[in-house]
Amino acid sequence: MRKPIIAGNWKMNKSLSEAKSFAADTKNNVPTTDAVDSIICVPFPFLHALVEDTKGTDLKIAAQNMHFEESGAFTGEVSPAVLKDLGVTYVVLGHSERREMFNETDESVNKKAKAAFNYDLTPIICVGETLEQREANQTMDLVADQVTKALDGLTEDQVKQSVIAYEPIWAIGTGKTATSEQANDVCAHVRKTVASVVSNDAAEAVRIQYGGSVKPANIDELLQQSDIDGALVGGASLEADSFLKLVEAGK
Ligand SMILES: O=C[C@H](O)COP(=O)(O)O
Repeated sequence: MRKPIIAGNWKMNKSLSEAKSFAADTKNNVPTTDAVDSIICVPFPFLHALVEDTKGTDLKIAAQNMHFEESGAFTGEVSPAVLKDLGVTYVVLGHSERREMFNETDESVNKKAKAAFNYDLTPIICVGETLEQREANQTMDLVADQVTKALDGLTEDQVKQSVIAYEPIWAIGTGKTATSEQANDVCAHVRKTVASVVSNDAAEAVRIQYGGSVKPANIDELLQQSDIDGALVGGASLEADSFLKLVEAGK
């Protein structure tokens, strides 16, 4: 049985005081980590304060990106070593916004996934197709290719610990959710891909999230699907009440 994992991705939103107030309102009200992993993925400048504010609670703090090198001349970047040192536990890799606007590639996502494990960070690896690709019936091939490239060279154990987020780009921030059946079909294909490139055991263990206009009103139906183990949520994770409803649904 895979443990549900609900992650709120704040993207480039909130001030530090808003972030701290969100953490204060939610950290003691999320389900225990025995039942659900409850995570917020926050901008880099908030990581230190929020890790400190949530210590000893079941609310975990994630970064939204990182570099794959440990240190060096990479102006403006943040290393996995720094994330580990800060007490961060998860990192989002290859979000479509980073692929589209910041030159993230399958190759850099793969390097980052390997680096994450070198620093005990759990990667949340994002994959998903554009509307044009869906309409051209390329979704399954594209997603399988993204998954295969992201996981290349990881050990079976590392793949078992990984989280893969399937986010159809056309459903992000648009209010258009994939139907739960459409979402599950692609998540099942992701799992089948993991079985074929790694192993059946890895496919059984890997957790697969759906992302794209998830909200309290539709999360139950999505989580009832056979291959959806959680959600990566943007807009509906920004308010404490809404985030708490989402993590409750994971129970
Ligand atoms: O990382 C989260 C996704 O991009 C989904 O965003 P959304 O829930 O605002 O559609």
